[in-house]
Amino acid sequence: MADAPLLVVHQLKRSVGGRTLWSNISFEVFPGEIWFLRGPSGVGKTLLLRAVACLDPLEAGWLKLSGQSPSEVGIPCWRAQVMYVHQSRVNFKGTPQEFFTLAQSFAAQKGRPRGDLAQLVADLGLDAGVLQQQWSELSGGQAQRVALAVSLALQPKLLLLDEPTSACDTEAALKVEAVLKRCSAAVLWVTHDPQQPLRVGGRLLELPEGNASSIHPQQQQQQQQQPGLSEQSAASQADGSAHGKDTVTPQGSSSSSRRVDLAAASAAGQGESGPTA
Ligand SMILES: Nc1ncnc2c1ncn2[C@@H]1O[C@H](COP(=O)(O)OP(=O)(O)OP(=O)(O)O)[C@@H](O)[C@H]1O
Repeated sequence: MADAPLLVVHQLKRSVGGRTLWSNISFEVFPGEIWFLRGPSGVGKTLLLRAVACLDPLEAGWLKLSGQSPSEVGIPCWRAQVMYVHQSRVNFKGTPQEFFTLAQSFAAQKGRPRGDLAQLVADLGLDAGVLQQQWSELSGGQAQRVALAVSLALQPKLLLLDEPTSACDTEAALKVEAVLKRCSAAVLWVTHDPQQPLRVGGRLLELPEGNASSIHPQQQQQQQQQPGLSEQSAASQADGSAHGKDTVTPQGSSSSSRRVDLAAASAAGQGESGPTA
């Protein structure tokens, strides 16, 4: 039996200062999938992550996690399962270890599974000592990876990552990518690096400049009827060579097109390479 979607995003809308940033945003994320969220600076990627994390109220549309709305799940439990990792440094007076201990004490975290924080820190290329340093003393790249390690150790079902490698050097970024590739959570990942989706594999959600209501379900259906087209479009977008509504592939709800290995597709010089998970 095909998996049910983990997250359903239905016709979300967001305006700021009377200007609609995006509307009619609909897509589904299945367990374990990686989605890259791309678009020009200021288009509203962070605000979309915040909406999915239930950090901002929804202007229109609805969300469901494993078939339940935020009010059914309860906002603290939603946020325990749908974890947003900020672009900016964690604002916490204390060490990452203290932060992790505090987070585990929250009622919504009780009884939930835990990952091995020390191992995650090592896998991300950091010394174990960073867990005992003050957040404020960590470098930007260290702070970014430690925040990711803590979030992964809390084992959310969905990770919302806002440019998680923006402060990392190439070596550190590759380590982050490797860890995220094998994590069990689904990931919605904002990136400005056109090569990152090609290296990691996954699906693309492109927010075009202006009003992202140009994401039409009908176009997505047409793309899915032509094997390889949506994947090819995604690969060319990831390469920075195509833009615009014709190449948007946000609604990958059919199981056959769910997980696309963009790296393999690119290497093979063709669109479809089959599922990787
Ligand atoms: N709390 C807020 N109140 C009013 N406007 C906001 C608020 N937060 C963001 N904005 C505006 O909404 C727009 C989208 O912001 P957002 O941070 O989501 O963009 P982004 O696509 O993530 O950009 P970047 O790639 O530069 O991080 C911007 O014009 C920003 O100035």
